[in-house]
Amino acid sequence: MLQPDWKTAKEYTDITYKKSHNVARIAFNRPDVRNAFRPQTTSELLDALHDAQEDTSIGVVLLSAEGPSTKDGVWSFCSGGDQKVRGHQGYVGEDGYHRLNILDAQRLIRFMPKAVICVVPGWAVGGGHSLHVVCDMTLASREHAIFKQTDADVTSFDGGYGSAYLAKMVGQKRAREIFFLGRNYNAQEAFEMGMVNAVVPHNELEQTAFDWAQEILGKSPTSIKMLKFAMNLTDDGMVGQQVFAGEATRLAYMTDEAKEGRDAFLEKRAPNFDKKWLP
Ligand SMILES: CC(C)(COP(=O)(O)OP(=O)(O)OC[C@H]1O[C@@H](n2cnc3c(N)ncnc32)[C@H](O)[C@@H]1OP(=O)(O)O)[C@@H](O)C(=O)NCCC(=O)NCCSC(=O)c1cc(O)c2ccccc2c1O
Repeated sequence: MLQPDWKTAKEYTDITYKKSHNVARIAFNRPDVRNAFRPQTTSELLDALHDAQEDTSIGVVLLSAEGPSTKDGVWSFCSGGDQKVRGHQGYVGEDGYHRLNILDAQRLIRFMPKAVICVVPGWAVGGGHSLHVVCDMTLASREHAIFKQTDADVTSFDGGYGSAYLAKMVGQKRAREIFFLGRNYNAQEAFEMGMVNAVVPHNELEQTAFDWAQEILGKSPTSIKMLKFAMNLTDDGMVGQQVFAGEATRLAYMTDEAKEGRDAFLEKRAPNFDKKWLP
């Protein structure tokens, strides 16, 4: 079994960001507040996600969390927006602006041409729950993972992937129960509902995520990307079509036909397309 040899890719305050063997690991690092995100956290998360997307050596991203809490030993993935910095229009950072830009992070995860695996070592709550929903796959700690939606307790509502996409995953009745009742679900219950891929012993969670990443890395990068975008397409409307079609355009650019079209323009002549109209 290949062991990760994590090397810090960039130093941050609210997250850790490491790479090993073509895998990027981004982890929330505020375990004493159940890894709640404040604008600083979200800004760092966006920066790391951008880097992972741009780095052509990276094929899989693990979204995980450090822990446990130094105060009480409790494990968390993420407890959503930091309520202590919530202003009247959003979460307030040091620049004084009110932001809801965790939604930007959701979109980066969703549209990234690489697999993103959510690694849930403990609480996944509110906006943290929504993050796990939008990831391509979720692995959960058998002993410590707890899934919970508190949006309706704090007058918040993730009206996109966190709820509507969740309903596609677990069914309408279950999704409404998750949001309307805000109960706790353990890893096994979440697995049975269809929102978790595997329930893993806590001390094997990170290695399992790394193993799954290595398995994915053995596959065709083009296939993984096109499959992800194909599965997104029907739920993402015109943007889904745009993302999928963008990659189809890239494949078309790689043909001799496309090179002839470009060259003919640059050489100011009519293109001489090889007229192969495939059946
Ligand atoms: C997560 C919990 C269920 C854990 O309960 P537990 O009893 O184990 O722990 P404590 O409650 O004692 O917490 C320990 C410690 O952490 C602090 N803390 C925990 N969560 C947060 C938080 N979200 N913000 C700030 N601080 C938090 C807590 O205060 C304690 O600190 P001490 O100093 O007292 O030791 C439970 O903690 C819990 O229910 N947490 C709140 C969960 C929540 O409501 N999250 C916000 C949901 S809304 C959201 O996340 C959200 C954000 C967005 O940006 C959106 C944008 C656009 C659309 C929707 C969005 C959205 O829904």
